[in-house]
Amino acid sequence: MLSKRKKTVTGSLVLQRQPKIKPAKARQIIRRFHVLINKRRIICGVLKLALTENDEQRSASFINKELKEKGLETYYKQGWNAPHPDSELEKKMLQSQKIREDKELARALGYIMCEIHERGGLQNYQLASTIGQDKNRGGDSSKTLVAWFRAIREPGRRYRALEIGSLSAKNAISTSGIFDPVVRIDLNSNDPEHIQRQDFMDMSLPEKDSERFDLISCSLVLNFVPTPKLRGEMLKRFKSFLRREVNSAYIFLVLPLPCILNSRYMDEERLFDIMSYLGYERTHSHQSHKIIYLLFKTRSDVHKGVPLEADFNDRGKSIPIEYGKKKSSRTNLV
Ligand SMILES: C[S@@+](CC[C@H](N)C(=O)[O-])C[C@H]1O[C@@H](n2cnc3c(N)ncnc32)[C@H](O)[C@@H]1O
Repeated sequence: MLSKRKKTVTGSLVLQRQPKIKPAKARQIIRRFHVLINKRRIICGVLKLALTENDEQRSASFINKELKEKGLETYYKQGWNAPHPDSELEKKMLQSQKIREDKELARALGYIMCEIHERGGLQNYQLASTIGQDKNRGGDSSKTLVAWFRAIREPGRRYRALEIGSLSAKNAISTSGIFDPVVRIDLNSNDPEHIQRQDFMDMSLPEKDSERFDLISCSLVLNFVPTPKLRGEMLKRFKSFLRREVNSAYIFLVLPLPCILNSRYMDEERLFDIMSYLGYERTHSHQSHKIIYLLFKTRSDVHKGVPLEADFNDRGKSIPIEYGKKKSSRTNLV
């Protein structure tokens, strides 16, 4: 385990100074975590186990319960209790798509879940993700946002911000003085005092404009969402959280460059088509070596104050917005 954690006498965690992880190690941890959750998704699909994609704790208890009901608990425990790394289980996990026997799948699943929950997989992943934000690594994508926002803000106005996938309460969004409040959420908060543990997809919809936001920051999060359908749902959901009784509300979207440069299913034009269909126009864009930064604002020709469903069903049918699906379906979106 990379992270050093101490407990108080009551058992609650005492946050220690964040351990340093070298960038190469951080990349390795992130890659490994993605392998674990991808293989888990495959195995759960075959075993028909309900996986709550965005809630690790719930996934773990569902898996436990359902494997018990299927009589596979013993095999799951064998995998869980196996030494790490275990060459046989490692191979099984990597080739899980070829395995047919439920018992073997349950063992590989136990091995994966133990690494995620018991052996620091999830915790180290969260720590490793913060490395990209380290100032020595030129990180903190929100610096770009703040530089853009300084030029477009109306003097004296207070902007409410929602930061999805927040890793730090000390990044530029939080310290610029432009945004107040900054509501920070993440699936697995590494700082519960300042960052709420909350899946954006389950967050209650605001009922009044005063509860909505002037800005949603979604930096390096969309690429984390596992399926095209869910990525589309996330983009679509932004609208319910953005203020309607102001001239413009904004979305700051940051993606790894390969998501639009090297993808068979997505390019810049298609992303803009989707955003335009959803009612946004791009105001700013910047590409660095590895990342694209985009700022969108709500289009003034899109009427405000209309319920989400009506916005998207105004052609008499619901049109799925699937970010990352085949480009040939582009005509559906414009
Ligand atoms: C790579 S980290 C990025 C973080 C940071 N915003 C940045 O720009 O460096 C992605 C984060 O998004 C979070 N995340 C992914 N899907 C989410 C969701 N549906 N709701 C809240 N957080 C989510 C993950 O837990 C993870 O911490």
